[in-house]
Amino acid sequence: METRVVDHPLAAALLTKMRDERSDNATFRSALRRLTEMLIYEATRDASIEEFHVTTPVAVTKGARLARPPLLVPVLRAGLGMIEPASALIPQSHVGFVGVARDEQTHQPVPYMESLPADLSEVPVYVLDPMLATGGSMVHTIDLLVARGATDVTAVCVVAAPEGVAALERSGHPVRLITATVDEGLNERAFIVPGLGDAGDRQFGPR
Ligand SMILES: O=P(O)(O)OC[C@H]1O[C@H](OP(=O)(O)OP(=O)(O)O)[C@H](O)[C@@H]1O
Ligand SMILES: O=c1cc[nH]c(=O)[nH]1
Ligand SMILES: [Mg+2]
Repeated sequence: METRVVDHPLAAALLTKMRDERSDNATFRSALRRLTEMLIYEATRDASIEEFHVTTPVAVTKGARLARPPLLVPVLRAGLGMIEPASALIPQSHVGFVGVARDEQTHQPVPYMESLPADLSEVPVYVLDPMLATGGSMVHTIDLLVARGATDVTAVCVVAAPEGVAALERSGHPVRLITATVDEGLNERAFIVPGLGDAGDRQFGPR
């Protein structure tokens, strides 16, 4: 599985803002929005394009657009904060939704919602979730996508744990990972260390 870490000074500064426990909800959401733009920029670097003619005020020249409009899939709740910047960068994208909440005792994903197109066989899919911890929530989401025929899936995360990267690899699914960092690992509560805490709570408050 390909894992690409977006290693850029501006991304590192935004990640630091998100990690800082003093950042309030609004500051956290704002940094996530801007960092998501960078992650999506990298995630779409190899996307196929189609060329067409465009007329400038001076001449006709070659233009380009994405050959296949993608589906963006935020994993609720925390992925919601990544939707607006991702869809602003890819205005022709569609959006599907998956809701999963981790059980705090077992750390297993508990699905509560899905709203996805039936056929994803020709569709590049970008799954948006800031946190890849045990990987359970992401693997569940990709299970749903693969069951609908998806073969081109990119997980777009802010912080990944090595355990989550290994879980994605073990899943055998056709997925690649774009992340701003791969952190040290998980603690006894399956939180990422050093991480940034609970990405859902830090955007929206406790549930
Ligand atoms: O890799 P995992 O061990 O499955 O953990 C990662 C999941 O945990 C967080 O969601 P959470 O369950 O806290 O729900 P929330 O977004 O509603 O806060 C996060 O946004 C991921 O979806
Ligand atoms: O560190 C973690 C782990 C799971 N979910 C989060 O939001 N943060
Ligand atoms: Mg949470």
